[in-house]
Amino acid sequence: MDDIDYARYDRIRPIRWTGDTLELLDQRKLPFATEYLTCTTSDEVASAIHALAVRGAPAIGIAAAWGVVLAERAIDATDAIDAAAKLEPALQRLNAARPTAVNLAWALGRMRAALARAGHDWRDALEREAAAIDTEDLAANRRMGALGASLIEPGSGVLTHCNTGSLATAGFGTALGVIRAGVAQGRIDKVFAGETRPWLQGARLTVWELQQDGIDATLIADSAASHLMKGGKVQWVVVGADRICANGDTANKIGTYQLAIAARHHGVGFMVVAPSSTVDMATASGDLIEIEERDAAELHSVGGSRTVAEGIDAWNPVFDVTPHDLIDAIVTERGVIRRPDAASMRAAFGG
Ligand SMILES: CSC[C@H]1O[C@H](OP(=O)(O)O)[C@H](O)[C@@H]1O
Repeated sequence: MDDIDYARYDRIRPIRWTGDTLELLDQRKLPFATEYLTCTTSDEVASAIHALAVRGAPAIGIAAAWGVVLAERAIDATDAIDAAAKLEPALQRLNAARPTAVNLAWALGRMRAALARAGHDWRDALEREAAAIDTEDLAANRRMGALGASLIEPGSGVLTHCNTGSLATAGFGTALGVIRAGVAQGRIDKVFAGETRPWLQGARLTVWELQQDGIDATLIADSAASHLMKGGKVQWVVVGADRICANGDTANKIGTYQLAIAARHHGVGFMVVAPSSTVDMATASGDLIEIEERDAAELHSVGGSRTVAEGIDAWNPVFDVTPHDLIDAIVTERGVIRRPDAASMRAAFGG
């Protein structure tokens, strides 16, 4: 597919299945501490997803799938039908961990379907399905990296938002996979990353991930993005997604929408990169997506130090929706959709 040495990007593994437990790299501690949480129950996985110890749309789907395997280990059941009934409460608690990324519900749906197809080997069938979800995501990311990079002219500067790398997926990343491939192919000369307040996925995770690759990235304040684009240093904004609707409207980390507005104003390309597990053809448009709102306390402090006077209210939606008409390309492992709309999404994904 391309001449990229993928092994160099596989050092960061946020999700490790040991055969009996699930080890999650605690992303709340990065970049200054590399600590793994060891989950032995599905509820521990649900808590880790809710707390953003593991985060990133594909990664939370993968973690939830392994969480179902942990739940399977904890039950006795006479057959797959009995198991499905006994496991359902655990799957619903996993699904409730975060509302916006469709990958969570998608992965749990795959686990339910695997159980419905299974025979006497239903325990093995669940473990095989979780492993397949994991390995398919890595393959998808490598494919998307090549597809997205091919859209970027040599000598380009790119700006990315949040973290969409190995920490957010099974490896290599989505938008960050495009950036890795684009740098490797000499198409991208300059990478900028927004700090991505309030959780600082860009400042704490993305620039650290790229540093591990030996890729120089320049950190900018989120509020500097339009000024950067005005200066002509960026030809593409490349971002991930948490849910892509049937008309191409896309939910992603808060701040993405204003990047799309600024990109269109300044003639900068806007690329969304996400596996097909992020596409939700059952949701017609972005106004129907549930946007996760998190604790106001995440805005009152930075790095554990309070920065806001007591008694100040804060509104903390952690995703927003970019309308499809501000998106120049949606890249999935199935291909590139230019200027997405309901018709082109239907042609690519059916429904
Ligand atoms: C490939 S990760 C997709 C998506 O997930 C991130 O959100 P969070 O860090 O809150 O899990 C961000 O929106 C990424 O673009």
